[in-house]
Amino acid sequence: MEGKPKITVEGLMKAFYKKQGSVIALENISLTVEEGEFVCLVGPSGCGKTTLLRILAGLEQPSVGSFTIATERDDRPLQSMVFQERGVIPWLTVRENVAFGLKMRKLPKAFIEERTNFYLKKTGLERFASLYPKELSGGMKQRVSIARAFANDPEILLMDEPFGALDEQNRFILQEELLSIWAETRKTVLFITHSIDEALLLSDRILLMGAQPGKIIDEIIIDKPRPRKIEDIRKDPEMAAKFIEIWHHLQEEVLKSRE
Ligand SMILES: Nc1ncnc2c1ncn2[C@@H]1O[C@H](COP(=O)(O)OP(=O)(O)OP(=O)(O)O)[C@@H](O)[C@H]1O
Repeated sequence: MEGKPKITVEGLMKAFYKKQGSVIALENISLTVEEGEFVCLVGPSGCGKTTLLRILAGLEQPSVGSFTIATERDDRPLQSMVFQERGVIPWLTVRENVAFGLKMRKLPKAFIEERTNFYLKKTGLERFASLYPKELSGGMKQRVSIARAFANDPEILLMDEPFGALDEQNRFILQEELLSIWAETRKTVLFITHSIDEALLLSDRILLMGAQPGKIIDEIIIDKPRPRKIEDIRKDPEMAAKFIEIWHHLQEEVLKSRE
């Protein structure tokens, strides 16, 4: 590794205790994400991806182990999270949603307006700024979540299948939009996806997780130059080979988890 470590996870284990017994969701996870790196987590359903993200977001406590997020500035939030759904506040307009985090931090009005306008424009939401979430399509709602997350200017971004509920065309469009915003900000991103294509398009590095209890069992470096387009990924023989490699891994892990 060459860059500065931004997220460092050491020996993380997470157990959930239920009436029927305990579930080990994560087992001895250690990883580093470098400053400005885009890392995707790919693994079979139930392998603990969301649990790992929730721990990094401070929403869940690890049972064993620790993590650090290197901070650059004290006035920044540590992390912003983007979910598949429920990411927007229904009673706020698009503009108010994007400005929400900045307002909570009581930043100067002019600054909030400038940042909000900037990200409304970047995500193509300017025309819809005064609408409420119920008036938006699924793709537009996800744009609002992404605009809000970037406007917050957090140390790191945690994304949990943000495009999981979208149709394929919308997915491709939003993936490329996300890459374009990311290229300008170079935020450190940890992104969960079930889509191998999505991971190949977005990542600098893909971490493959094994079936329950979740652990990281391999990493795949994607050193294709940026900016990337889905067409480039689809027609590149090297990417096709990586697709198959990841697919075989997932197949194996899903079979294991069913045994
Ligand atoms: N709050 C909780 N209480 C009890 N068990 C939980 C809790 N959250 C997660 N688990 C269990 O931990 C394991 C990992 O769940 P998690 O949601 O992190 O997996 P995942 O890889 O994100 O799954 P998916 O890809 O299906 O979203 C599962 O067995 C799940 O049932």
